[in-house]
Amino acid sequence: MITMDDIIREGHPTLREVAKEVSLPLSEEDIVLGEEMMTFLKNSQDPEKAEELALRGGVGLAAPQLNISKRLIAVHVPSNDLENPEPLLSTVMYNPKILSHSVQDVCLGEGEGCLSVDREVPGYVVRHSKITVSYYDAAGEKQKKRLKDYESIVVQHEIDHLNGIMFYDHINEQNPFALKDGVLVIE
Ligand SMILES: OCN(O)CCCc1ccccc1
Ligand code: NI
Repeated sequence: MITMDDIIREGHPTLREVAKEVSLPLSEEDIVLGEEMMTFLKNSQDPEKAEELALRGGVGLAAPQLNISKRLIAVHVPSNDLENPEPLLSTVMYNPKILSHSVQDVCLGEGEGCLSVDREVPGYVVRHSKITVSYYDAAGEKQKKRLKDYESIVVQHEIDHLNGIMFYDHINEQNPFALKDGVLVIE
């Protein structure tokens, strides 16, 4: 079972590598890895489990964060509506690829964090508002999803990890809260 001890932290060279594509058909090893990454996310969002296992809450995880330089990510974005507890997005993505994106950019008003970064790094992380992403699912089926806002931000954060990019690489060093015209701030 994955715990925080398995997550490498900034400074580890693997976080700056470009990860390798996963070979298809998916190996049992890669399928199990995806399942374990999803279980970690669900545990990290469960108050009891998170406390018991000392997990930081996470909505996404990329294999390089486990020192596994492969192009696979897991995302589990919980619902923000008590009426409808279905998660907004919950999937493992193998070889995800952003096919297209909006001209419109967004950022989270509260900035971003990362399970591989044990410090606050304030500032706006400007990303595409909408993306169309293709990927292979755990059944080896090719999928295509159009994502917007928070889900889009999370998937972009994870795909960045596959390319050796950390969220703070996007923050304006001179003025971390500088915003170009038209960038939407999501609170
Ligand atoms: O790479 C996963 N991760 O470090 C956990 C946090 C993910 C995340 C946090 C804020 C905005 C988008 C994504
Ligand atoms: Ni991260």
